[in-house]
Amino acid sequence: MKRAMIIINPSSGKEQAQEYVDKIEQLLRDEADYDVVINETAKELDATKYCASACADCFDLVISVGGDGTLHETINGLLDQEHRPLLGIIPLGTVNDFARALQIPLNTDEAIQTLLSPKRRKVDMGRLNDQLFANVVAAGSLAESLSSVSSEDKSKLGAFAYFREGVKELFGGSASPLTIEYDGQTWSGESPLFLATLTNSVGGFEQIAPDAEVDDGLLHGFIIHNLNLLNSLAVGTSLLLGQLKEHHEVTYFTARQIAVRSDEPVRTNVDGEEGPALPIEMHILPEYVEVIVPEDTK
Ligand SMILES: Nc1ncnc2c1ncn2[C@@H]1O[C@H](COP(=O)(O)OP(=O)(O)OP(=O)(O)O)[C@@H](O)[C@H]1O
Repeated sequence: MKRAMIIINPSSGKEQAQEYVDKIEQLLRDEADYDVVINETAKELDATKYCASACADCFDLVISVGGDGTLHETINGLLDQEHRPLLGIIPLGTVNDFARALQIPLNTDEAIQTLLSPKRRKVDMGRLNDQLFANVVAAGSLAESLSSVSSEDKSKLGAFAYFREGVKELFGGSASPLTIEYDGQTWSGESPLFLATLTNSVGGFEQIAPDAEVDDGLLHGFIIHNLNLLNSLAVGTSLLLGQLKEHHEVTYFTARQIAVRSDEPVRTNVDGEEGPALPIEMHILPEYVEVIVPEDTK
């Protein structure tokens, strides 16, 4: 019999996670013939531990039920594993960038039905130092402010909370000296924010990197230059309209490998959670994880 592990963060989103687990279990048992194990997370890194155990025990399917934080921790259980189970995603967070990028419905009941889809997509992961990321790495003072958005604010305001924090920081105008090396090229200068994204959706805005495909084998880099107030507004608009890479205060590139360092202490944000301080190195792991996607996606 096939075996599935549900990894659920009971505190995710609007705290409705538990009520969906019975539905998922029933669906997988009755309509897909799975033996189902349920693991609730209680603290940081539990999802990584559970997913790693599913790999070691050769489970067929792992389902992450929670926000981007839970998904990030779940995929990290796949790192360096010989057997990597199929991944199912039930987005219960406020932003859900990875689900957006894969066109997994944000409506929970619809997302649950998607688990029966026969369609799979092999998607890229990024490796940053000793961890995986599914979506985005941000470095710079703006990245630090994104990490400081409270859970309360996220639940109340969703993606807008991130944007508000970001704009607040840009208006403050603080920038850090960054050196960014990508596939043999180097950029050096002052920047409030560097983004390396795998997917089109960042912070709930699906148009930040419209060219980024989950399986294009590339990291998409955006270096935001020093900004004054007017530029900030223009970048904000570009960000909403999907023209960020064309903005004259933005350097855009694609690469397989990126290293970022600074002479000053600069923190990062990885998949929406606080990440390591610079220096960092990242590279792409093409088609690293196979994910269940809706049948009607391309
Ligand atoms: N039982 C728990 N109670 C509180 N926090 C938990 C629990 N289990 C896991 N966590 C932590 O909660 C963090 C945030 O989870 P997650 O991102 O899934 O939810 P969210 O904050 O509602 O979603 P989003 O990040 O999209 O707003 C995870 O990084 C994880 O370490």
